[in-house]
Amino acid sequence: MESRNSCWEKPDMTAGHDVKTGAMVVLPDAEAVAQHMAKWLTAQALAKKDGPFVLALSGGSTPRRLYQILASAEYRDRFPWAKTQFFFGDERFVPESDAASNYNMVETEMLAHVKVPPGNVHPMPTSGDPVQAAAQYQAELAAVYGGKTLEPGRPLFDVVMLGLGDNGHTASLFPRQPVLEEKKLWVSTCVPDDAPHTRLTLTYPAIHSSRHVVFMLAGAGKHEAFARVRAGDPAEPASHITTEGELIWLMDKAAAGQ
Ligand SMILES: O=C1O[C@H](COP(=O)(O)O)[C@@H](O)[C@H](O)[C@H]1O
Repeated sequence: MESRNSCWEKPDMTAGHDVKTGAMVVLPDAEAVAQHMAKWLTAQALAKKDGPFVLALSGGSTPRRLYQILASAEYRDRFPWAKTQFFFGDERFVPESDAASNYNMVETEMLAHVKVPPGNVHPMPTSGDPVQAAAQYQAELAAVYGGKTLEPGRPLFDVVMLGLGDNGHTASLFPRQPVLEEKKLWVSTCVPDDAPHTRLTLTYPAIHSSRHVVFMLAGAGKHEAFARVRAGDPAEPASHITTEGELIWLMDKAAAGQ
């Protein structure tokens, strides 16, 4: 993030589990979180010199305001849209026109309003067989990565954006699901037992292959799940997120429990 000033503190991530110690940024409210992320993301994208800026977007309600800000007059002409490859961290297996579609939300709030080359936008396929769709998306990622095997030191993503569901899921890595054991595939299916829709999701190894992972949290509704992850609860999928780069928790005071 911008600087390690007073809004930064080292998180108290309990040792002995798989959460890599990251940076924790606590801001007054959800608007400040979205504004901070817009500024930081734009700076990261502009700073990328060698090759495309590869971004995995999150869905759900939390990043909606961020996408509106990036499409606003302040950022529309500053963000390097043509240099950025937009992937999705997860998707509900519904048509793109469905209100539950993460792509639909991002398209409506941001992509429809900016000059992004159509070939730079990579929605997860959501028709036919979900397993084949996951394989198809992995091939699309591999084409941009320039290889079918993830190499340590050569991250797939510049930034992976993540949210945190009230039940502890992140991307579409839901508690108790087989996808949590996936060690090879980059993209897999997940059929949650406590949420609607079959999902496609990036797996732990794909998320790990990143320069930055940023969790964005806002609202008191996130606090219990965050507290469990912070305490290292191994049942929380977000507790096992790692990156070969920098892990950042960006949240408002309510989510932090302050
Ligand atoms: O189902 C999903 O939920 C998470 C969290 O969403 P939020 O609405 O609680 O912010 C989101 O990160 C993910 O992309 C989405 O598919």
